[in-house]
Amino acid sequence: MSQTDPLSALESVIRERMQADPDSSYVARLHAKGRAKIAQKVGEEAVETVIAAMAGNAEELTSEAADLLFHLLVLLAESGLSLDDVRGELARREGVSGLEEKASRQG
Ligand SMILES: N=c1c2ncn([C@@H]3O[C@H](COP(=O)(O)OP(=O)(O)OP(=O)(O)O)[C@@H](O)[C@H]3O)c2ncn1[C@@H]1O[C@H](COP(=O)(O)O)[C@@H](O)[C@H]1O
Repeated sequence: MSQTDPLSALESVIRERMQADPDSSYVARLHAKGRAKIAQKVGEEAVETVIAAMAGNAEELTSEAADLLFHLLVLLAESGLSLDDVRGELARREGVSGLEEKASRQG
C-alpha cells in the first residue's frame, strides 16, 4: 500500500483549502491576502525559527520549523510551484559539494 508523506499530504490540503471560505480557513485567508503577505509570514516564521535555535529550545525550534515549512508550502502553492519542483532542484544538486559549487561561481 502506498503512503503519502506528511509534507505531500499537507501540500494537498493547502491546495484544497486555498479555495475555501476565508471565514473558515486560515489557508484561504492567507490566499485572499496575497503573495506579499504570505512571503512576509515566511520571513517572520524564519526569524522565529532562528530565535528558537539560538535559544537552544528544541521544543520551540520544532514548533517554529513546522510553522516555517507550513507557510513555505503555502507560498510555493501561491506561486504555482510544488514540493516536486523543490525535490527536483535538490535532486539536481545531489552529489555536488556545496563548497565546489560555491567555488565554481567565483570568478
Ligand atoms: N499546519 C498548519 C498550520 N501551522 C500553523 N498554522 C497557523 O498559522 C498561523 C501563524 O501563527 P502566527 O502566530 O504567526 O499567526 P497570527 O498570530 O494569527 O499572525 P497574523 O497572521 O495575524 O500576522 C496560526 O494561526 C496557526 O494556527 C497552520 N494552519 C493550518 N495548518 C494546516 O493546514 C490545514 C488547513 O487549515 P485551514 O485552512 O485553517 O483549514 C490544517 O488542517 C493544518 O493541517
